[in-house]
Amino acid sequence: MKKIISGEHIVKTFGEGAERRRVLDGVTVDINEGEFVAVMGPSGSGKSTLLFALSGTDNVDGGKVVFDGKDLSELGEKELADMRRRQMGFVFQQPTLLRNLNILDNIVLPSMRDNRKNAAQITKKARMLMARTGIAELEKRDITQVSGGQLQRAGICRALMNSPKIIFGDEPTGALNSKSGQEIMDLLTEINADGTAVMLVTHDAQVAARTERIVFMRDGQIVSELKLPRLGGADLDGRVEAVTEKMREIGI
Ligand SMILES: Nc1ncnc2c1ncn2[C@@H]1O[C@H](COP(=O)(O)OP(=O)(O)OP(=O)(O)O)[C@@H](O)[C@H]1O
Repeated sequence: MKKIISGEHIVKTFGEGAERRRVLDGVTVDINEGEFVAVMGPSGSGKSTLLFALSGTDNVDGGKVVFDGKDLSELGEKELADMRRRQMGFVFQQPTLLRNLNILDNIVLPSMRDNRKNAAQITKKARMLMARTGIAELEKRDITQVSGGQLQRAGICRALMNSPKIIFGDEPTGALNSKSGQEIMDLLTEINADGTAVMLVTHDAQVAARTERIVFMRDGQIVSELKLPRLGGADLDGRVEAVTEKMREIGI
């Protein structure tokens, strides 16, 4: 299996003087191409910080992150920004879409900024993704005129515009009701089945149970891992049970 990300002994500190804290305390973790990984752990254990470190959103204070063979600390600001834009997609709890643009314009905006000449192709791709994610009829709607689940689908379309190698999701279902949350997970599972790696931070055992590897954090360190077979449709309940059992075991 080829690694897409390799994090080696990552250290991240916040604060100064007596307040200084190691939020990531020597984390070593790899993500393979096409893998589906969840990160779980108590609040404040460093899950989001790890996601930001692995995606080059934040720099690290020790150790290194290698993405697609490149040490992120050796890239210039522009190179890093290009790599993030071209190869990574981001889905957050609340998609950061602009209020004065409709759904379609929000989805195409980052790609248009990148490459205005291909406007027709970009719009075609956005429409294809919107059809695939079930929001084709909403393209002219303002972002205040759609549901939370539909908004998250739009966020996923935007994240997929550049056909990234990996989608990073920080609690992508956290703001949704359980039905919409499940639909979003169905979508991410499909995207992963097509070969895109997915790394999710989640508190939800139902979400984590759909992935194939769960990394458990505590106090800035990885304390355990759970591997599951790739989800083949059946026995989600058994998987959720395995995740909750593990959470109990390590006291989350
Ligand atoms: N920019 C920052 N400045 C100072 N402290 C920070 C910063 N970002 C995160 N922290 C601190 O680092 C610790 C880990 O934060 P992080 O958001 O990674 O935790 P988490 O496991 O994702 O938590 P949650 O599940 O609550 O989202 C927390 O104590 C947090 O307050």
